[in-house]
Amino acid sequence: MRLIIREDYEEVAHYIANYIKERINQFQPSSERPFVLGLPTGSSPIGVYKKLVELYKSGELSFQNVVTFNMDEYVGLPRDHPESYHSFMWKSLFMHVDIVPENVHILDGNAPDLDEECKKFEADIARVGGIELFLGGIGPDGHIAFNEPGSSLTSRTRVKTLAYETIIANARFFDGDISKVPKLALTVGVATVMDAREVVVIITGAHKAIALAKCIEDGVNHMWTVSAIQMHPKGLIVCDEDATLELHVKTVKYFKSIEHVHHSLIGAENLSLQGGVKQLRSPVSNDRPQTPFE
Ligand SMILES: N[C@@H]1[C@@H](O)[C@H](O)[C@@H](COP(=O)(O)O)O[C@@H]1O
Repeated sequence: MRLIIREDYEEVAHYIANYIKERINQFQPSSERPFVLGLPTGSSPIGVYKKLVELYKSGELSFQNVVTFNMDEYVGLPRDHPESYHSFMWKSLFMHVDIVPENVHILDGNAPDLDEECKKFEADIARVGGIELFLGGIGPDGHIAFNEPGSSLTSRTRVKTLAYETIIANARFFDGDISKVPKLALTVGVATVMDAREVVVIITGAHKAIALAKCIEDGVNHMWTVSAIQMHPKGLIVCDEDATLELHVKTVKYFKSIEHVHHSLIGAENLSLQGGVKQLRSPVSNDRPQTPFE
């Protein structure tokens, strides 16, 4: 697993947006072989989406052959409610880029049979060959998607009761009124996320510092479901300085030094601005492209 530390939220967003752009462009998606991208909601990815829109507008990125799957959706909230994840995704990203609407997959929290809806979602992911890159955010309690503490690390897409802490955290989107926050959601499981060929998690802010420490310094634990990333062959966490507040100084220095050594090995010309990633050839083997810090 790699940890990339950037100064603040803006720089984190910049890094991740460039990273996604590079991944999509390297993949050279086509209609027969689209790039399959998993996406989150919440305040964490807003900066990333803003920059992805800029990259689209400057002609550096197209979503024409990108298929998306969103992590979760509230149950019972009308699709056109301003706080539904459908509304959020269209407002924040989809309506500003050239994505084909049929390529967007967001769970329907008003489906007549919610279990069936979850099964269909998993089947849809399998049908397109799995997710290439799953971008995620976390809650202050370390949940990924709506996989609240205690969720099975082998969980798949399902109906989930929200933790009280999550309801409180999300009340800010519902006039601060806890009673207005839906109490159920449909969510991909931890295993659904970890099945992706690459997992990238955004963690910013001091309020997520404990979760980051639990996620990377302690063991894999269902009480901090994002810690499952430790078992992923290609996991990347991008955080800001504030989120490192609970990490050991040694941990922070360790991950920063890896990035530093890597930069010195490959030379600045191989890195795009702010640590964006280009495919690199391994000095020892030419058989596959390599990315920094793998
Ligand atoms: N289901 C979402 C998560 O996917 C998201 O990561 C989390 C954090 O939100 P924020 O990024 O606003 O802190 O909120 C909700 O619980």
